[in-house]
Amino acid sequence: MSDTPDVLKKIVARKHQEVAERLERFSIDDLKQQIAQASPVRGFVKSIKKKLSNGETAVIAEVKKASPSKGLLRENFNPAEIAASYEAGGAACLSVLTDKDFFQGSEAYLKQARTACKLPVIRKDFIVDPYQVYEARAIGADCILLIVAALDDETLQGLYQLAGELGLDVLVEVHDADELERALRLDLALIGINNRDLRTFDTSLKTTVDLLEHIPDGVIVVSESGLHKPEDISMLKEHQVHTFLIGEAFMRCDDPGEALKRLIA
Ligand SMILES: O=P(O)(O)OC[C@@H](O)[C@@H](O)c1c[nH]c2ccccc12
Repeated sequence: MSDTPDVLKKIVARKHQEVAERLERFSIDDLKQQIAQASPVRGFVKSIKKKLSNGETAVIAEVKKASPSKGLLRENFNPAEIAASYEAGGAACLSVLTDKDFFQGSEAYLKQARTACKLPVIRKDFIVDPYQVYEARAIGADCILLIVAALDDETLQGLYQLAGELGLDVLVEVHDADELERALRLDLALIGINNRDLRTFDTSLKTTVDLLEHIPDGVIVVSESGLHKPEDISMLKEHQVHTFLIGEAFMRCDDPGEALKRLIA
């Protein structure tokens, strides 16, 4: 936590503020009432496992309008259309950015994307407080992201447990060996290795390769960020990684689902 990148510190501070604002308008009890009416979760991990057991590549395809490092990624941004295109292109799951201030995302985009297809969806945001876990389930997310670099051990564990109680799957994200060690104290199904260094915003696929040897069998590895070319995918497959989280490369194409098909062909 002490060497948390500055951007992440800034985002986390903003998230605590956002939660405080939201709590004033909508309580956790209100969220629980919404959850009682929410549609059943679609198994996120289950969908990935199904692809893998068929010997296929499992892609978590991201719906992302903009990013702090690259700015606007796409002019014609229609989450429902993009979701349908990803489903037709063979995605295992969707990832939808709901953070507004840094990624121009929204909860509405998640709802629109999920309604337009049958795929399970991860809420891509910076979750630092139980409120956001309830909120994720209430808006229809099937999985949440927990970023180890943004959380102390106790908070990480608490949020992980709450997600499980609400029926949500969790993608726990790490970027180095220390974070990985902390993540592995949880009984994980999925681990995300973010190839992007948040200090420089550079991506290196070596990040995934270097951490692989420390990951026990049975934990599904998701390589995240900076995947653009078929060679990126085939290199990681040689290392037995078959699950990928990809955003920018698809967002920059007119037909994101076709781009997905081409990348994993
Ligand atoms: O657009 P890319 O380089 O394909 O990356 C997708 C995804 O990995 C990236 O958006 C991401 C990974 N971890 C995050 C945490 C928060 C916000 C975004 C992210």
